[in-house]
Amino acid sequence: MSRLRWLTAGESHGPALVATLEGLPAGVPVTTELVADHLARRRLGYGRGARMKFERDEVTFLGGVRHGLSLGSPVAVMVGNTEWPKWEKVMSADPVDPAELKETGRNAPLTRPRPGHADLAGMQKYGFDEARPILERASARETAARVALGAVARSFLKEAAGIEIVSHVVELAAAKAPYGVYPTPADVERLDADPVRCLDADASKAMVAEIDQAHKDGDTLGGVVEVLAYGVPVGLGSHVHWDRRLDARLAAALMGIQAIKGVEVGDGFELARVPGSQAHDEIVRTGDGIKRTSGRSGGTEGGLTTGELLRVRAAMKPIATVPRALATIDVATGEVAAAHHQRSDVCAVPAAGIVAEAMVALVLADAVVEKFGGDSVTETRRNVQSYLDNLHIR
Ligand SMILES: Cc1cc2nc3c(=O)[nH]c(=O)nc-3n(C[C@H](O)[C@H](O)[C@H](O)COP(=O)(O)O)c2cc1C
Ligand SMILES: C=C(O[C@@H]1CC(C(=O)O)=C[C@@H](OP(=O)(O)O)[C@H]1O)C(=O)O
Repeated sequence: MSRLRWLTAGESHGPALVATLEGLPAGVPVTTELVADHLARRRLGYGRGARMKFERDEVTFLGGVRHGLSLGSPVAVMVGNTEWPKWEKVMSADPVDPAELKETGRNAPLTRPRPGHADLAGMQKYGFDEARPILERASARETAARVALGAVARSFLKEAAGIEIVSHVVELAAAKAPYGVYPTPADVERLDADPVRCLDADASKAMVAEIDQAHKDGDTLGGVVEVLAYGVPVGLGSHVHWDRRLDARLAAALMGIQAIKGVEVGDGFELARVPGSQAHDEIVRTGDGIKRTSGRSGGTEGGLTTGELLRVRAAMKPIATVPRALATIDVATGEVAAAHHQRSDVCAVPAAGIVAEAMVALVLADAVVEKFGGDSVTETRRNVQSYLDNLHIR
């Protein structure tokens, strides 16, 4: 059972993030530009903070790719933090003279842990007296590394199986997009051009208004993103064991994104509120073969993909660094205090959608490699085609 493995490393204000992807077949089209384009999509979205404007993501492949194609060897990609020169001393791997550190003006100990972040529990668990060593890695800056790998994974999916992934924002605080409107790959340009990555013009306006109001109030917002995968073949994942279920793997991957607090597959929680006669997707025969009359299951049954549209949702909590700072204690003095706040996003839901696309791409790429194998993407494609051509029930 061949599987993809991936890892990221790097701190928010370190020199760079790095990511590796092992198990990718050879011959997948991959370029620096492809990755940079997806990283640029992650920086979009109304409500993001100052850092998104002045920092650039610098992409360098360190291994696994030659002349625009994957080699079958581990892919290693680096995303440089252009903020690094300002943090070189504060985040230096080697010891730094305390006087030099003081000169940076950036090294005051962060002793007022921010509620909603890993700060306090991380300090307690890892034995630090201040939050910097925790928040640097807990920061969602790390999602840039995942999006870089996601760009590679989605190129593999398209080439091997014709799978394409789209996401959109369906809820932002109280503003909601109409239910049941699913953007297709043809809508991606329009989505990326919308300030909140929502197709419905009225809902988009309402979402922008929510962010403007939160900004005025010194507050922050969350929301819900939906990821759709088109062209997923029947039979990825399996019913035979809990950790092989594709729905479980998708849920874990989405839950692993910073600030995601809930995941739904298909209609998810809504299914618990309706009778069985209105909860499932009936099977019919059409001119094109076997189809479903609805898409409530989100394209998985029993942990297996059904061959229908794959649809998952992720709920993001509001940004935890609230400008009107939340109450905390100063761990140095034990006194009541206001949590640290320098700058922050008001809302990062549109960006979370791009990260969710990357996680879905990695999970699906893993499942495709697992089921179809192949040392080259041509071999994987042949295996996918042969499987589909030979399905005994069609
Ligand atoms: C794309 C993205 C951007 C984020 N930007 C911020 C931010 O600017 N400020 C902040 O406090 N939290 C931000 N977060 C969320 C924090 O990283 C998150 O609240 C923190 O990791 C704790 O959440 P958890 O308990 O779910 O891990 C962002 C999350 C994502 C996915
Ligand atoms: C840098 C990114 O997001 C950051 C995620 C983040 C957090 O606490 O998660 C806090 C902010 O960083 P800083 O504290 O340096 O202003 C965001 O800008 C990024 O997405 O590239």
